[in-house]
Amino acid sequence: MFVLVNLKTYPCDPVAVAEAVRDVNETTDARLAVAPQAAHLERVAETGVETWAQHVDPIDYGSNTGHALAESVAEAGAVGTLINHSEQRLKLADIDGSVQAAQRADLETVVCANNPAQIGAAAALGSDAVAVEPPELIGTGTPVSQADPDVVEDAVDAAAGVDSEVSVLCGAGISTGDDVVAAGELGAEGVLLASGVAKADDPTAALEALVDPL
Ligand SMILES: O=C[C@H](O)COP(=O)(O)O
Repeated sequence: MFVLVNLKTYPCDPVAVAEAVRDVNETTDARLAVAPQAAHLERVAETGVETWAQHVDPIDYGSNTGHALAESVAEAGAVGTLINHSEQRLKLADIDGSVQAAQRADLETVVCANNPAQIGAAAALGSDAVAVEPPELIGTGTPVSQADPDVVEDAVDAAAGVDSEVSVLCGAGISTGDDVVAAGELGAEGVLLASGVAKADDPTAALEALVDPL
């Protein structure tokens, strides 16, 4: 299972969480990575943890003030990027452009989507993976695998119907090892989570509990 920890803009210590992710990654067969804010990418990557960006824009070098250039994200140490997170939504054409920008910079891609219908569209854009996240469950602590398991199974079917090479992650409310196991049983190859680790008093303990049953 791929466990991608998104730090969003939570007021956690990104380096401390990155070190926790790095260390717990050494103890498990699961693949763990962390997605800090853009301003923290370099410091996080220096810990040796697998580092992802939270977003890249559909742009190339040039006149693009305030945008996230895929090449700069990669130079800062990111090896992958989220695209179209529910909190950073893009138009379809811009999702496509961001996927192409990420691929130009050799970044792995996870395109997020709200529901299985959008997952089908996202899977058609050539990303490495897609992540289904019902927005209403984000940050609730109620896992999508429990509250709406059909969403995960339907997303897996939708992605497979378009491109069997695209793996499917699920996210929203995932905070325990049981949640990760349930996601896997529904066909997801990974989970995207945030508050369960970024807001935990002890991120290492939270991560250990997440991967313990895997
Ligand atoms: O990127 C992560 C997702 O939005 C899930 O967030 P959450 O784990 O706080 O529900």
